[in-house]
Amino acid sequence: MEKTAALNASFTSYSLSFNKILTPKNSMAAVSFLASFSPRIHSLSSPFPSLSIKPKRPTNTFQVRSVAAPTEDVAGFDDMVSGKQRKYYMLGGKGGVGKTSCAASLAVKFANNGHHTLVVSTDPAHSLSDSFAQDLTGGMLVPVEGPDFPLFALEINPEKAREEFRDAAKNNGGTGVKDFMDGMGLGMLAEQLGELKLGELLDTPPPGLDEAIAISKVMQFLDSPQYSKFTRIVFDTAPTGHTLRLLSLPDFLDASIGKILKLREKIASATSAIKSVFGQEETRQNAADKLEQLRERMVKVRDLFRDTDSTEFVIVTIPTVMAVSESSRLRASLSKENVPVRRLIVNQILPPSAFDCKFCAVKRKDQMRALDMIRNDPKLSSLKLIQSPLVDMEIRGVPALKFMGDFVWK
Ligand SMILES: Nc1ncnc2c1ncn2[C@@H]1O[C@H](COP(=O)(O)OP(=O)(O)OP(=O)(O)O)[C@@H](O)[C@H]1O
Repeated sequence: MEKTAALNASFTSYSLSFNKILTPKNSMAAVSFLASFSPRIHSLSSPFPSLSIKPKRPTNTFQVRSVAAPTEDVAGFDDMVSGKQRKYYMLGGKGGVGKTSCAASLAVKFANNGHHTLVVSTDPAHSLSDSFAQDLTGGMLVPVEGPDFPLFALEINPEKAREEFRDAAKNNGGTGVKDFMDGMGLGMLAEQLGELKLGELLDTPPPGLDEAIAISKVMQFLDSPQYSKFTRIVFDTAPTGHTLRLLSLPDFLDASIGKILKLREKIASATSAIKSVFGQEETRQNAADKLEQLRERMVKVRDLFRDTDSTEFVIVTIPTVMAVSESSRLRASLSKENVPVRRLIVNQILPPSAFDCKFCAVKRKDQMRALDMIRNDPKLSSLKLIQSPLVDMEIRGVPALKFMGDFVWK
């Protein structure tokens, strides 16, 4: 606790303000920052001194083209925080770009602005615990220490959630029918019937199913009275590919269920011997019901992702050509699926520096190119651009997240 208080005190003594968006000569667009930090932050050690954030006095080699005033409400946080109705924010993007840090910092900021906030992760690697520097594991609500207002975290292990689901399906007739048919020498049909088993579907889940089951579990929780107090729910979602597959899952499950029902009809009319096997009708029906239930929950998750009144997907990226290209594809897919997207965070932008070393100069040029791409990409340029600098410390623990939240969520 003492350590947290000390960290809090030192972080609140920092001030950060962005200056203008800068443009190098002859470049279509470029973004840079002007950060004014107290000398205390400057003295934080960095393995790359030129990456350290310089104290006030801005110096840069770029021509200034004023795009954003320092006091501008860049992220539109006032809009995000207003209203007491429940809102969901899903943060997603390529692996390692800073999704968890951005999600956790948003959750801290919502909580400090008076919202009962829940931050959820469905990542088995437990990034939230690392980000908050607290043990938040266990699949239950855990209070986060530090913010002014109640902030809770929930880490769901998607594999474990699938296991639970699979066991339930098994108890409802998973392998029972197959064993029974094997015993009757109906191996061939047993194989076909194998396709009716939800348990087996879950043994080899399609990509995205784990994440979907985890999110649907969260949705179940959210319907319970214990969770009714939460007015802001922030999701730290899985990397891009999984998010996209998750959105197409209800269609996949529709197809699976269709296949199951068709097969059942086929077998039902096959032989009278099979009819006796259908003495197991009830258990098979339970397995199909379970699958149908799963499909319904997936549809609920899909609907939540599409609800423009309550939900927003925030894309997080970094200024590299690869990450921007992936973000553009993500934005296109989300649009196709009618998922509301309004904001794009470009994280880890090099802060301005009076003297760039060779490495930093090259890096900066690369970043400028990537930022140009964003401005020239019709899918991305229409989004609110939130610029977040690369800082010379690890964003870890509530004070650091508060610090990050104050410059990202303005
Ligand atoms: N602006 C920043 N400046 C400096 N370090 C940062 C910044 N943003 C994130 N980091 C650091 O980068 C690392 C990865 O961040 P984070 O875990 O938030 O990414 P992620 O996209 O959630 O990763 P994953 O996809 O693996 O879950 C962390 O060590 C974090 O502290």
